[in-house]
Amino acid sequence: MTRSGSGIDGHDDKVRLRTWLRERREALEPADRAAQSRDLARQVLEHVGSTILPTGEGGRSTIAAYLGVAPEPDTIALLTALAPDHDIVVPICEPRYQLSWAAWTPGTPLERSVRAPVGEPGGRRFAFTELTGVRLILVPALGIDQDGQRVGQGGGYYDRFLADHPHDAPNAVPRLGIVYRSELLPAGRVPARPYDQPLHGAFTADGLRLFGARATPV
Ligand SMILES: Nc1nc2c(c(=O)[nH]1)N(C=O)[C@@H](CNc1ccc(C(=O)N[C@@H](CCC(=O)O)C(=O)O)cc1)CN2
Ligand SMILES: Nc1ncnc2c1ncn2[C@@H]1O[C@H](COP(=O)(O)OP(=O)(O)OP(=O)(O)O)[C@@H](O)[C@H]1O
Repeated sequence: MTRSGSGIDGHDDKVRLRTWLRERREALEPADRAAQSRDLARQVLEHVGSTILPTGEGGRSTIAAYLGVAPEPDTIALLTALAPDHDIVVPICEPRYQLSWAAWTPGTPLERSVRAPVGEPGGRRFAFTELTGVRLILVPALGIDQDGQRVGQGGGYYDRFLADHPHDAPNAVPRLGIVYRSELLPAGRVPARPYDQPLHGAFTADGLRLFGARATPV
């Protein structure tokens, strides 16, 4: 069956799109990935310092981030720059595609997750609801369309996590994706299911693009 949209919910289209995005990401020159990672870090730092988390507002904030693994954009320099002023937590893959969170500071020893090819701190794990002062969620993605719909690595970890924390809830924490320039896709490109929660925006090396109602400043 090759018909576009086959499967009950565009699943096959999403699988094809994921394969295509992975191939394109792997085809990016390492020097290009490094340069975009540097510019991405600068963009995130600029926005965190100004619109997202203005300094002096309500004490120390927590950022739910992630540790990029090549060929993902490298986030280590970014997290290192954020760490002095913010508490950083990163995801841990738990059974049934659930995420928990662990504190990260520069030099925190990492172990390879038993469930995914990513590094995780070995320390205490927290449910998201146990964290205090979370002001920003940085979300990994292979591609993000202008409706805010994302394609991830396929486990559904972030899908489930975001579905538990709806984007339009009062006080919803901004969830902003991080992608290479070519991975910001036209509206409608990512098949969405009813429970898929759109991102509020996406960072590329060129800046922050906000979607939908968040197209006005966060
Ligand atoms: N850096 C980072 N951390 C993250 C995510 C992510 O996308 N990036 N996740 C986002 O959800 C969760 C981990 N989920 C992941 C699931 C699959 C693969 C992956 O690359 N799978 C490949 C290869 C599997 C293997 O060989 O072990 C595959 O499925 O082909 C990566 C992350 C939590 N932590
Ligand atoms: N909210 C949810 N509740 C239950 N199952 C879900 C939910 N979200 C996604 N899934 C299931 O998880 C699997 C992977 O989903 P999908 O292909 O959208 O992953 P992804 O967004 O690319 O991955 P990730 O979120 O890990 O980066 C699919 O089988 C999907 O049906």
